[in-house]
Amino acid sequence: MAVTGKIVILIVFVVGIIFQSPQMILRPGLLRALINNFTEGAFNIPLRISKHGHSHKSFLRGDPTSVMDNIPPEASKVKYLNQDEAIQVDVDLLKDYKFGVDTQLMELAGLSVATAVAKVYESKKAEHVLVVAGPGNNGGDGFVVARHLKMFGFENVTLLVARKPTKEGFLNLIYQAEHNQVMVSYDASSYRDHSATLIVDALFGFSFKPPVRPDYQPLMDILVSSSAKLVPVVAVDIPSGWDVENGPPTDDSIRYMPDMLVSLTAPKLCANHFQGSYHFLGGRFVPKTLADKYALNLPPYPGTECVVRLK
Ligand SMILES: NC(=O)C1=CN([C@@H]2O[C@H](COP(=O)(O)OP(=O)(O)OC[C@H]3O[C@@H](n4cnc5c(N)ncnc54)[C@H](OP(=O)(O)O)[C@@H]3O)[C@@H](O)[C@H]2O)[C@@H](O)CC1
Ligand SMILES: [K+]
Repeated sequence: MAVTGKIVILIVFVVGIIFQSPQMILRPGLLRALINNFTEGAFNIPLRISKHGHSHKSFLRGDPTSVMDNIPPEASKVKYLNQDEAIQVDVDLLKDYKFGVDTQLMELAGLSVATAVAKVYESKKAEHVLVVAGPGNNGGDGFVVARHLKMFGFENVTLLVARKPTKEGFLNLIYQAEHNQVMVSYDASSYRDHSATLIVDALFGFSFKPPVRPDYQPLMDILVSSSAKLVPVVAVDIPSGWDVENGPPTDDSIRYMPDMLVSLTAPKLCANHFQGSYHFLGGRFVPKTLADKYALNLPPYPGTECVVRLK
């Protein structure tokens, strides 16, 4: 198979020269991939069609700049945090590393989630995306995700906010989303039968303690029913309703499996139960000394990317 692949590539290369297609031959990524494939014998299928119907046009496995097709070997060694560790890392980042500048961490976290979403669900840019945002910092990440999705070309983004925040930083994030043409709503009941084809779950993060309180059930319903209808749900840090350490609940009214999970800082133990398609790590802001303190074993982020794929 590897030999056949090399022969095919060689023919394409020669034909490219004959027909003088300098753009094709000289594309740096392509050229580098060709060289990699010849030198390392790591030929992979050039065009992968994902289950969402779009193609990942690279075949750069082994190319450190490709997030979609490159899962670094170190990904298997990353530490999964328990709830206390997750909270303590947060405290350290804010206190020892002075990340307390209002919403600075949220901005970086939300940007990384939006980046991963844009890579995987590029084909949904013209469709309706619904971001469900909760009352804590996980919700704050959601405010940022919604804005960056607009920036990345998603045309129809709605931000459904569980509870109007009082803190100025949070209000500013909502304001910024609105002023980037994100539709903002506080009425969960009007999204019971929504038309969104992609959901971002920014309802609860690592401070969630079960059971879900009744006033949040309509928001959980949106996640659970969407997932049941095979509308992909992207979980920010923790799939809402899940126990941070033990994973999915037994109660059907709050249990769902996201299609994609973006762990922030480091995966939490519940990520061991993730059975969706894509697991990313985001938030390239953890100082090395902090990573060492908690033995996080973070995998290298490719190139200048703010996300790395774990699964
Ligand atoms: N490195 C990091 O640390 C980073 C952290 N970041 C992000 O912060 C997230 C953690 O944020 P967080 O600590 O604010 O908690 P989070 O889970 O959003 O929610 C707490 C809220 O939920 C509520 N609530 C709780 N249980 C409930 C229940 N059963 N039913 C109903 N409500 C319930 C609770 O209400 P309360 O109990 O206080 O009344 C409170 O209002 C983390 O997952 C990540 O996304 C990134 O931004 C940057 C890097
Ligand atoms: K979440």
